Amino acid sequence: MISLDNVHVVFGRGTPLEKKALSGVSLTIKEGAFTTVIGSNGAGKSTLLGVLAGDVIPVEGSVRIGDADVTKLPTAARAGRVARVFQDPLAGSCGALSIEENLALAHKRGQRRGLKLALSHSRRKLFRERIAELDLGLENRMTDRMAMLSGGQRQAVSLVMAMMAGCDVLLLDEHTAALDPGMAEFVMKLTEKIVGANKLTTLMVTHSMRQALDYGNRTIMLHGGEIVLDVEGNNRRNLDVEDLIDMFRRVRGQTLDDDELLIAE
Ligand SMILES: Nc1ncnc2c1ncn2[C@@H]1O[C@H](COP(=O)(O)OP(=O)(O)OP(=O)(O)O)[C@@H](O)[C@H]1O
Repeated sequence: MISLDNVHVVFGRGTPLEKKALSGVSLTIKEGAFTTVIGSNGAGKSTLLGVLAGDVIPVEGSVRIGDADVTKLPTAARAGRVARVFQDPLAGSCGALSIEENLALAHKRGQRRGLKLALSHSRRKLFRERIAELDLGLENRMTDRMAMLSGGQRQAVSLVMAMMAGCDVLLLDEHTAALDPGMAEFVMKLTEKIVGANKLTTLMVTHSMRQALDYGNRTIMLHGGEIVLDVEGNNRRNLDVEDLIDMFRRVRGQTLDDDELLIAE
């Protein structure tokens, strides 16, 4: 279970550029739930994921993952528990290292033993098997540098890497936004499979209203650093994209006409 209690995040505190990114967010997410997170530009979505990943520390409030209070725990101390995949396929892996070296690094994240040991024969075999499951033929390119892969291939490998460290919370920050529609769908299906098979508690930020409703079992909408909508179960199943946009208008009392970042499909 994840729980945030009255979380406030302020960037540039005490400076002329001070910005409140989260304003008293309280949220409880059941273990194994898949929550989609939507909201307009600057709403606080990435900040919310940052608070869970540990690279943003709240100025007030508490964050719990499972039994542990992780509010002030740095990112490295959450490795093995929390994994994150970013929008930029270049962000989550090292382009200069091979596929298997990236997997070895992910596998050893948060542990002390070196890369050499991680690339033993049995590890190589394990990595190859995991990559073969993607069905992209990458198991025959294990020594290719990550930089040689397409964006979609890198995101698929990033998901495998996220699992390598044995996480139970998966944070997806618009991880399909930079991909072509076909590859985005492939990565989403893969995401669903990995999340289901590993019973991961997942938060996925997306600008696609369609994706927000098609995947997962709960949707929250942020605006101005606050949760303005939280739907699940039948309430969510009965929604379509238009309802979601209408609901946003109603809750916030404003139009979305000029908000190009809220994409319907
Ligand atoms: N490191 C930072 N320093 C200063 N301000 C920041 C920082 N990170 C985020 N912000 C500000 O905090 C607010 C929330 O940002 P955040 O990135 O969480 O929004 P978002 O909902 O993910 O937006 P987008 O959809 O555009 O990615 C924004 O006003 C943003 O400019």
